[in-house]
Amino acid sequence: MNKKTVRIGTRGSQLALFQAELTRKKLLEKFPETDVEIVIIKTKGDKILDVALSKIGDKGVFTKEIEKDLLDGKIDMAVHSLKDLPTSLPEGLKLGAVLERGEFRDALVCKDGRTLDELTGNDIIATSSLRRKASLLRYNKNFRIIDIRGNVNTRLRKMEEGYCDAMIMAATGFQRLGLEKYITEIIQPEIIIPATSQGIIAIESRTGDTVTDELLKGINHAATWDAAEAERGFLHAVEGGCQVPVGCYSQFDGEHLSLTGFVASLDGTSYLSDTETGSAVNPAVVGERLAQKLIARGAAKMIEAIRTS
Ligand SMILES: NCc1[nH]cc(CCC(=O)O)c1CC(=O)O
Repeated sequence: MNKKTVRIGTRGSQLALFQAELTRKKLLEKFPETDVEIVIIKTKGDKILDVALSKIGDKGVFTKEIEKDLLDGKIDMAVHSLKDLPTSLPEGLKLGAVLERGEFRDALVCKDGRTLDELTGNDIIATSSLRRKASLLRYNKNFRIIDIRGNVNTRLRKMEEGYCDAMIMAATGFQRLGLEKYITEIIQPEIIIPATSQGIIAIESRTGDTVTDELLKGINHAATWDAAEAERGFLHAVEGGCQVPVGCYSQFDGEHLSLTGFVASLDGTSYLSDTETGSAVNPAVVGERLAQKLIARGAAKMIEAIRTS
């Protein structure tokens, strides 16, 4: 009997490859009879390295080319960081599974080991994320914040060369690459609320591909799936992408789900945050209710003001 070959599409960055390898390992543990191949695909986000993501301006800069190959049947599934995956997927594709969530919070990486409360207006902090920028300015309006792009190693090199004094990154990115020794501090959500779905590895698949569905059912992590539903429900309802400072994180205590999210102006001077709790039976509804709460308090107007500025 021929072994079935499953092809996983991924970007070629070190982090993306780690995530694809982890998915491959999970598949092989559950389905030792399959052959799992990793196919590297270049995306627009990998080609344009000198522009902040918020300025490239379209959703899915890290996903579009991979999704095309998935739709064309060149690959069977695509592995992404869920936070890079827009809440509306192209016709014919769906979120097939998620792996167990890693660390969801952001981390401060400071070249001389200082923590966030030890940094001052004389320090340059690098991040290209509008969410991190607005949250940092809310914390200390004197911070000097500059854009940075490139993979984790490129960014570390830039910092060592004097481009900045510190930077904010997803903690999980450092941990997955074995670089946690560079993390100075895990930043609490009271200071920076993480990106929707941060720390979650997602596997996208074709609707109607029942063979792949069977495989993905075997590796999906149920509690992480609920968190993703709640957080993406929120993001979808506030219609925020990476052009708006927005974020949220969920916590479960058995049957209850608590979701905290925010929307802010670019300079962090307007900042709306709230928490919604509800039954974990329908997580997306809790996300939508949190969005409605913030919209009632003026979030939609805030987003509109950013879009038209
Ligand atoms: N926007 C880029 C991106 N997409 C996913 C991660 C980290 C991994 C994750 O959050 O799952 C990162 C880097 C970062 O934000 O520091």
